[in-house]
Amino acid sequence: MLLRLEDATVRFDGRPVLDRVDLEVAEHEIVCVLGPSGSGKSTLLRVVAGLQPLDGGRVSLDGLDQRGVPAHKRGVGLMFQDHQLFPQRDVAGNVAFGPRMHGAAKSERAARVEELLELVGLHGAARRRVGELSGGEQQRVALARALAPRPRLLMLDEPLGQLDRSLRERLVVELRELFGELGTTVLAVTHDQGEAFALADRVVVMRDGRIAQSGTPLEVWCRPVDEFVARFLGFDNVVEATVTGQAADTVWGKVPVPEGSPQGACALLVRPAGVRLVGAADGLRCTVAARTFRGTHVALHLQPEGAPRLEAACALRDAPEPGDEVGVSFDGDEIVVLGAGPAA
Ligand SMILES: Nc1ncnc2c1ncn2[C@@H]1O[C@H](COP(=O)(O)OP(=O)(O)OP(=O)(O)O)[C@@H](O)[C@H]1O
Repeated sequence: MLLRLEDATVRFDGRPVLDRVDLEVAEHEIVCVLGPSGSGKSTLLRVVAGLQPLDGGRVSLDGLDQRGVPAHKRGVGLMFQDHQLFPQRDVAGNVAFGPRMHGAAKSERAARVEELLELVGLHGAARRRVGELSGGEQQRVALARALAPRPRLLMLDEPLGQLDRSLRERLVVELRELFGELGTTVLAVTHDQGEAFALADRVVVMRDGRIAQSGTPLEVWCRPVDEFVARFLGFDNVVEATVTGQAADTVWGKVPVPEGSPQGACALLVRPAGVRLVGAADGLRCTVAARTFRGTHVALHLQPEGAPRLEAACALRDAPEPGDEVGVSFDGDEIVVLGAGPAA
């Protein structure tokens, strides 16, 4: 295991900001830590980087306890949200910073800079001033600079935070490819779930200094463990339910649940894709309250009588108009019985 946190704890004014966190990152793995503001993501990175001492527990790299090892001796690279490039230096001067600090010879540095600029798609930009570059180009320079000393672990803090959406979506694909080719081990934190799910082999969702869930993007997306994770991922159709056999009683009526679901009182997630429109006379009767275009589908907000709203995902062509009366039935494959953890 390249990185291991055991029982890692940090307190500020007595309050745990990292609360007995256990986390492992294998070599070549890309792990993205997600969570709301203040959940402890940056503190986690700072602890691994050696910029924040632990109040309890330990951090090991390659099996070696890092207690007392200063940041610059840990062999980890850090890239922050705001790039922190040196504005007075050109691109090459920025990228060569790490290798120079490590005592690399001038010719070696020049070769490394060229290689890295090629890698991040900035071939020929060595002499440009960083202040003249676009946000996306600066991002690439920051990445090249972080990769230059060949860190065994690369840590990214909100790596694409300030870029616009389309650039972010493109860069995230490029980054994943690049890390795959280089075999880079990555620990990234972001509050943007789209970014995390696109980049990661594994996502870790944090809540109040603890790990709420860890798993592959598919696992976490398909089976959020509790209401907090489900809501954090943007699912709003969460209700209290009582499961008996393969059905749950809810404010929306009886809802089918997957075979083998835990029985009794729980929170239930109904994915928007599991809310099926049927004739107004069949199923749960709802009024279409709002309709939002989402590119691949239309999100419908449905208002049943005397119960909370439901979100449904509907094919573009079939979407009813606001004010229409529709009936709703539920698809058990899109329903998840959540753990009984308290809601956010
Ligand atoms: N040096 C410090 N002194 C006191 N409190 C701190 C310090 N650094 C962080 N905190 C507090 O610790 C908590 C976690 O902060 P952290 O920056 O790790 O969260 P985060 O998940 O990265 O948040 P964001 O997404 O907003 O960056 C916050 O409540 C923050 O105010």
